[in-house]
Amino acid sequence: MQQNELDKIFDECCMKHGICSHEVLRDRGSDSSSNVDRSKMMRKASFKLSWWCKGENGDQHKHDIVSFEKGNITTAERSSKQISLKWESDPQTVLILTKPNSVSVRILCAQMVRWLKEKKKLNIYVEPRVRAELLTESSDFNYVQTWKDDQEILLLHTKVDLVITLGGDGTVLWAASMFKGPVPPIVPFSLGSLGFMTPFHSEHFKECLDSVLRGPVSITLRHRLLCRVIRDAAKNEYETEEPLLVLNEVTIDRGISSYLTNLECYCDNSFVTCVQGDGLILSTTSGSTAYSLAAGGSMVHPQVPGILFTPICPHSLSFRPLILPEHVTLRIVVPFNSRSPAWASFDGKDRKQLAAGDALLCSMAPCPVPTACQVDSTSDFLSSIQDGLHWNLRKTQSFDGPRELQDIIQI
Ligand SMILES: NC(=O)c1ccc[n+]([C@@H]2O[C@H](COP(=O)([O-])OP(=O)(O)OC[C@H]3O[C@@H](n4cnc5c(N)ncnc54)[C@H](O)[C@@H]3O)[C@@H](O)[C@H]2O)c1
Ligand SMILES: Nc1ncnc2c1ncn2[C@@H]1O[C@H](COP(=O)(O)OP(=O)(O)OP(=O)(O)O)[C@@H](O)[C@H]1O
Repeated sequence: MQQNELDKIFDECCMKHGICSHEVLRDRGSDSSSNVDRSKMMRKASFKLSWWCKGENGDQHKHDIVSFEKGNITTAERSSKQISLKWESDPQTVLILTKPNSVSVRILCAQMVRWLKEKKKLNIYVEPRVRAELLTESSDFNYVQTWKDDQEILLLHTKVDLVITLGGDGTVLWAASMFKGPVPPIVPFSLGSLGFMTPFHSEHFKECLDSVLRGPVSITLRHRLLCRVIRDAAKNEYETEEPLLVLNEVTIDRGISSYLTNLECYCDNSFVTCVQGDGLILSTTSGSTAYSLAAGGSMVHPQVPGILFTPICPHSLSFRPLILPEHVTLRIVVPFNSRSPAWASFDGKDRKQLAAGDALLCSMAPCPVPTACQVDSTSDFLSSIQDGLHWNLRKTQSFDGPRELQDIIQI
């Protein structure tokens, strides 16, 4: 396709309704690990996201704005709507990410790769470890592509139309962490013990993938938090380390110290509180069913845009968890008079020490993680808390006593 044709598609589509993805790249790089003809143009599939709700024309994207027309304040109806992804061109390239050290995942991965290549004619990327495992099984897997270094990982989002995860929630977190910017749609298959973010069953992978590749598919847009550590915050506000993105939460805790944490918390420029206890969890709504839940935070539908502020074992009787709006920036400071440093960890990994004077800034990240739904965002969320946590499971009360006279007359 010529560049001017592509520009035309972009102008006609992307600038109008919905959120579109149109990207084309010419990749002439030589890759010794693949026998695919790399001189041919690799074209990223385009898709369109729109809001829909039952009984409505789903093609229209309604902007999430508050209207102040003629002195009346109204809000666009958006909370009842589900996001739907429609492919505008066929997906061509999938990335399969797998939990390590699992025989069942390894077997399933080989079956899936074969099926996607032979029946769906797709280009397939896997991690270098997985490619090596597949080649040990059979040299037929030579067509499977991979990358050599971190620089190539940074470009994956320009090549991959769809990411498939085989594992538990940890594998979805792993997949999200590979994309520092835009994230392709993720289809998470459940091969773990809990699986809050993994609604697809691996036994039916062919039917599931058939349906996702055909589209339309319901999507949960999972918000992420952007976290920046500022060293010696009072001295140099702008000298920050590489920012980190989290899909579940950032935790600031006392680490191995036996002292209480002493964390000064600010929301934009307002002082919130001082956390004296084991620590603090700043969680996304997707993470609300993970560590934050264990620390007494509320469970929140993943599509609700907000930041959960959940203390861990606060040494106070009145410290209840909060949920703050999406637009705020939180600033957690270890004061100079703190008895010990604090430790920040990001989705349970990448532990960093925060010395007295250091701060952590946290705000909503611009690029969410789109995960495909089995049914829709709400049904999947409710199924996960019911099946995963047995939420509010209780034997139903029975009644076998004498009825009131009125009930008997009505019958
Ligand atoms: N006390 C706790 O509950 C506790 C303590 C530490 C870490 N964690 C959680 O573990 C996460 C890291 O997960 P991992 O798989 O890499 O480590 P892991 O292998 O230690 O598993 C942690 C457990 O948390 C579950 N989990 C992860 N994300 C979830 C989510 N969004 N909703 C519901 N459950 C979820 C996983 O299914 C798994 O059962 C952290 O982000 C943190 O939320 C929880
Ligand atoms: N592709 C990967 N490469 C390296 N580590 C990974 C990868 N995928 C997952 N992990 C790590 O492996 C661990 C286990 O993964 P995961 O949570 O998906 O499986 P699980 O523990 O069996 O599931 P569950 O937690 O639901 O029982 C996690 O700590 C995760 O970060």
